[in-house]
Amino acid sequence: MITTDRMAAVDANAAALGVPRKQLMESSGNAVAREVRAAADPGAAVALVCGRGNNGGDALVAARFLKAYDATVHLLGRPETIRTDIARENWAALERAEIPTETVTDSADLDLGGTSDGSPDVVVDAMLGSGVSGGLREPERTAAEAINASDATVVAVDVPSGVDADTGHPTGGPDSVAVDAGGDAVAVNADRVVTFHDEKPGLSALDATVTVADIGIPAAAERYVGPGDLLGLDRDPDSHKGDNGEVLVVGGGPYAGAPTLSALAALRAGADLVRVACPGSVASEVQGFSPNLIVRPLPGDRVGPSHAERIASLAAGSDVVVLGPGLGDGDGTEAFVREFLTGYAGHAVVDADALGVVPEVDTDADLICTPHQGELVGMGGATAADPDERAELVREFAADLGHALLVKGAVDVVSDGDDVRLNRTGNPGMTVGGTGDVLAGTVGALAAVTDPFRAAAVGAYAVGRAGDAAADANGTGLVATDLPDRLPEAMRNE
Ligand SMILES: NC(=O)C1=CN([C@@H]2O[C@H](COP(=O)(O)OP(=O)(O)OC[C@H]3O[C@@H](n4cnc5c(N)ncnc54)[C@H](O)[C@@H]3O)[C@@H](O)[C@H]2O)[C@H](O)CC1
Ligand SMILES: [K+]
Repeated sequence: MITTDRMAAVDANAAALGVPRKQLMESSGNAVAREVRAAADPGAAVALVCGRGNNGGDALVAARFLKAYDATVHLLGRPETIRTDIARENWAALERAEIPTETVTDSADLDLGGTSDGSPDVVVDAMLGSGVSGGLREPERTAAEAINASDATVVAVDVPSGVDADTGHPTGGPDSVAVDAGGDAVAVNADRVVTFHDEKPGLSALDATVTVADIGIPAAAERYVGPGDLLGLDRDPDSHKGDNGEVLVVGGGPYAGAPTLSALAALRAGADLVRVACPGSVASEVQGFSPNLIVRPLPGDRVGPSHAERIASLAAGSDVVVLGPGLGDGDGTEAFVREFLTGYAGHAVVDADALGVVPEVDTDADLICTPHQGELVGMGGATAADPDERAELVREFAADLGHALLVKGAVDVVSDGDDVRLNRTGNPGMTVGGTGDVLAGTVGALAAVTDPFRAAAVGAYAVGRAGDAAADANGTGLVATDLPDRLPEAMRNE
């Protein structure tokens, strides 16, 4: 089962793996033609009704695979307005090949052709797929009514046009009825749906036979975090200060650099406001690193249980707490972490010396734990040499803990106890001190704007990519301070 958003991510990841969308479209079109063959014998009249996006493009490809049929392509709109290069290229290929095409500029003129009673044997609905938004507009709306009125077997490409693949409801439910002055939502009523790669949540609710076609998306496009996972994290242009994340880093004492690296990474990963709660003994040192940081000094030279209340109140004003960088393993550290987490019910990234407390603490918080393999074992988890076996062990341990895990390694493993994702960005130069602090801060910033699993997966990917860029510049001489400034580039979804 795959949602529309996840499908878009996987599709982009496939392209990054060297399987471009045009190649996938060729497979999709082939699968559509196969579905038509299953619905009608050679010689049957087939009307392919195509929109101007890639859903239409799939049917433009299918037309080339239907030589044994009396097939006609109906393009809704002028060819110059086809929206994607790959669909346009497939349209041009049809024209040059002299495959019958027709452009429909007014859908009232749509003539599906076919037998004497006015219906073809098969209509392929390739008007709109996953790119639909809102209720059907013209010319698709009238065309959908014409398709529904015909006696043909209707084969929908990917999803019946006007149906939300995630819910099975017509697009433009309550929200867009207001926009759509035409009134009730209209959607194609399909007999068969040929959908791609995986089942979609909304299709099982339909009264249609659903076929899932493998279009050649490699399993790695789902298994490994890729540039597609960065999609949809863009800022709302109307957002205000704080809307894009307020992060509280709690750490420092024996170290001043670690909490600073986390905080700077959180800022570069997109957080609006980053506060650092650290012992007064290192507060001015932390502040001295950057005027972008808001430092909240705590009395003394170590974070301890006496600070739990103050930190709880700072945490209440933040979206995410990053707990651990540079805290050290002094006497009071564990007691503080235990006391804080017991009373906390928000989101937190837990790293370094704070990790040991997680398995035994009773908390309502949603945690993302970022251990390396040694720390994982210290927490009671297990590891293995084989990556698949390791991934399953991490998943089981995350399920036991009830928290998300990001287990660092040459290949990082991320799990929320349910899904597992692997990350293979990064390089051996990143074993240098401080990169873990950068990762914790990055994941913290992301956890303010997306779910814990995705925050961990994208954080690992982005920091690894920043590390790869730093290694290009500095080789194995890279240092952790090379990473934060490279995060914005690493988080571009290309
Ligand atoms: N890996 C894959 O997922 C692949 C999918 N393929 C097919 O591509 C479509 C999605 O294509 P896309 O171009 O993103 O969108 P659509 O064709 O669904 O829509 C395009 C276009 O339509 C306009 N539009 C949006 N909403 C409405 C509306 N309510 N009324 C009228 N017009 C509307 C808008 O301008 C959009 O840009 C997917 O379903 C698959 O069929 C490829 O085969 C590659 C692999
Ligand atoms: K469709």
